[in-house]
Amino acid sequence: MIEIKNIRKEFNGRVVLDGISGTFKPGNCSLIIGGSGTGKSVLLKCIVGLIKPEGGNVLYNGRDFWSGDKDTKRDIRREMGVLFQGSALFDSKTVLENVKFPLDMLTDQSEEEKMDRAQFCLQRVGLEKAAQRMPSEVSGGMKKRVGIARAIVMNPKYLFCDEPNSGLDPLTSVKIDELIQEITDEYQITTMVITHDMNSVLGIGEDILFLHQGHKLWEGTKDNILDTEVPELQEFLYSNQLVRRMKKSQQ
Ligand SMILES: Nc1ncnc2c1ncn2[C@@H]1O[C@H](COP(=O)(O)OP(=O)(O)OP(=O)(O)O)[C@@H](O)[C@H]1O
Repeated sequence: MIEIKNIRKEFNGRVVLDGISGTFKPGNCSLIIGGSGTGKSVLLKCIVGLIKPEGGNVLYNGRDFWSGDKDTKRDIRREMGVLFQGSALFDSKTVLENVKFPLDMLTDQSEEEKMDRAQFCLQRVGLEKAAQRMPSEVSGGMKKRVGIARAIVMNPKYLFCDEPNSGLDPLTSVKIDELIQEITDEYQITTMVITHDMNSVLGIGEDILFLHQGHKLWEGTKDNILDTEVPELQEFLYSNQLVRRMKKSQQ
């Protein structure tokens, strides 16, 4: 479980996160949604330990990341998997080598063990046949799958996905969402996903946190989001034609 309490971040005196709190549970896919520039990426960076907030706590199963010592931070980092925006694969490494990379860097496993684990993860995302291809030789959706395989290769307790659907067609997006949800459930990972994809919101939004100008304005699930009375969230949702139509057909 991840708990964030009162996260506050400012840049040069400008507050970009103002007292954000929330609880994220194992086996759940929690979405952070909101318009551009509302603080989603900064919040994620504060949670994964890339940006230090000015105030607040980030607790991983009760361990406070920011006030923890070097060993605590290292231990927590080892339990994280991250799917970066744009997948962030190494162009000069094969798909398999990309997936194996965290094991090469962070473990002293034998080559055979690392290969077995990397191949297992590639198989889990349905890419075993692409193991020897280069990233430039696979599609955008496949790159995301490689990114997911790499993110889970260390068997993480916590999985962070920054806009996993960006640049994908709607069908591939849904498949990526389903894969993230399946893996979350199968390994009981605490997963957080940043998105502004409405299909994801309505498809996998078991827990949704809506940010607006650095504030958390709403929290709920895909089942009650369309009933929101928060004007900023309504505006965000109903800028999407499909959602407008869904709401109309409900009435
Ligand atoms: N390193 C930084 N220095 C100064 N300001 C920053 C920095 N990083 C982010 N910001 C500012 O913080 C605010 C929130 O940015 P953030 O990247 O979290 O938005 P976002 O919600 O993820 O947007 P998008 O959906 O467009 O990616 C923005 O106004 C941004 O300009």
